[in-house]
Amino acid sequence: MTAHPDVRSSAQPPAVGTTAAGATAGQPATAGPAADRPAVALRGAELSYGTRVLWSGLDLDIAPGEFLAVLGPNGSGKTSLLRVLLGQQELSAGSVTVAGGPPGRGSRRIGYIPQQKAMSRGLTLRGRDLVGLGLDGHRWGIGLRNRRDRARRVDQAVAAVGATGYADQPVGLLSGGEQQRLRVAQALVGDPEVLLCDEPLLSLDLAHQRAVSELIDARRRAANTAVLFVTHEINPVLPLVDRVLYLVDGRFRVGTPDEVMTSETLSELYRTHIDVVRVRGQIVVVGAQGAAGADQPHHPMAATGGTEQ
Ligand SMILES: Nc1ncnc2c1ncn2[C@@H]1O[C@H](COP(=O)(O)OP(=O)(O)OP(=O)(O)O)[C@@H](O)[C@H]1O
Repeated sequence: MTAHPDVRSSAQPPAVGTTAAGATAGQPATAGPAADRPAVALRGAELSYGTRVLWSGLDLDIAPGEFLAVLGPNGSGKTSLLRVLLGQQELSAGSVTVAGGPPGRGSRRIGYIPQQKAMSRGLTLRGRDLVGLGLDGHRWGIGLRNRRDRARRVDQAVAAVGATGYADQPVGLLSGGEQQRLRVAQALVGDPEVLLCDEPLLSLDLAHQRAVSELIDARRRAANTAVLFVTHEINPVLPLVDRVLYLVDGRFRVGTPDEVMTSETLSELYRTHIDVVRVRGQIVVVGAQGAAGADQPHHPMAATGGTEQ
C-alpha cells in the first residue's frame, strides 16, 4: 500500500465526519449497548487464497451507526470480506471482532442481506415465514407466549419494510423488489448490531433502489446499526456513505468519499490514470482500457453517465 496524505489506509472512524443521521461517525447519535466499542474491528487482517493475497494489513474500526461502502472491481475481495464477518471464511492473518465477539451469524446480532436473486416461482414459503428465518430458533423456544412474541417481531419487521400487504403470499410469486424488501426484513428482524449488505440494490429499479436504501438508512438511524454495504455503484447511496473501503488488486484505501473518490487516489490504486469528476452531485469515474482489471465489468472505463466505477 502506498501512503497518501489525505487518505486513511489503516483507519479508525474519522474524528470528524457527519453521518446522514446527523451524528458524527464514531460518536453515535443514540447511546446503546454497542456505543462503547466498535461494531466491527479488524486488526492486521489478511485474506489469501493460496499465494493470492486479496488484502492484507487491514486495520479498520467501524463505529456503531456508521455506513461503510465497500467498493472495488470484480474479484477484489468484497464478498470475501463479508464472508469473514459472517464467520464463513477465516482470516489468513490478524484478528476480527463483530458485535464485540468472534464473527458468525445469528449469535452475534449480525443481519445479512444477500445479493438480489430471483426466487423460484414454485417457492411456496410465505413472505412472513421467510422473514421469520431471521430469528434465532433457540432464542424463542416453544410455547404460546414465545410464538406470539415471535409473530409480533415478524409482523413489525414486515410492516417496517412496507410488506404487510403481501407477506402471506408465496415468495416465489412476488416481484424482485418485493422479495428484496422481505430479505431486508429478514436481516433486520433479529435486531442486528451490524448489517452486512452484498449488493442489495442489484437488479432493482430506481424506485426500489431508493426504497431499500432508505430502509437500511432508517434502521441505522433508529438503532445505531453499523452498515457494511458492498456495491459497484456508490451514487445510489452516496448521501448515506460515511466512509469508503476501496479494494483493488491487493491494495486498498479507507476514507470519506471526498478522500477516496479522487483522480489521485484511484489512479494510485489502479496504477493507471483515472479521472474522477463530479457531475450534478454524482461521481463519475473515467478510466483507461488496459488498467488493472479493466477488462472486468464495473471497472473504471469510459464514463457511461452517472455511474461510479
Ligand atoms: N474459497 C475460495 N477459494 C479460492 N479462491 C476464492 C475463494 N472464494 C473466492 N475466491 C476468489 O477470490 C477472489 C475474490 O472473490 P470475491 O467474491 O470476494 O470478490 P468480489 O470483490 O466480491 O467480486 P465481485 O465484484 O465479482 O462480486 C475471486 O477471484 C474469487 O475467485
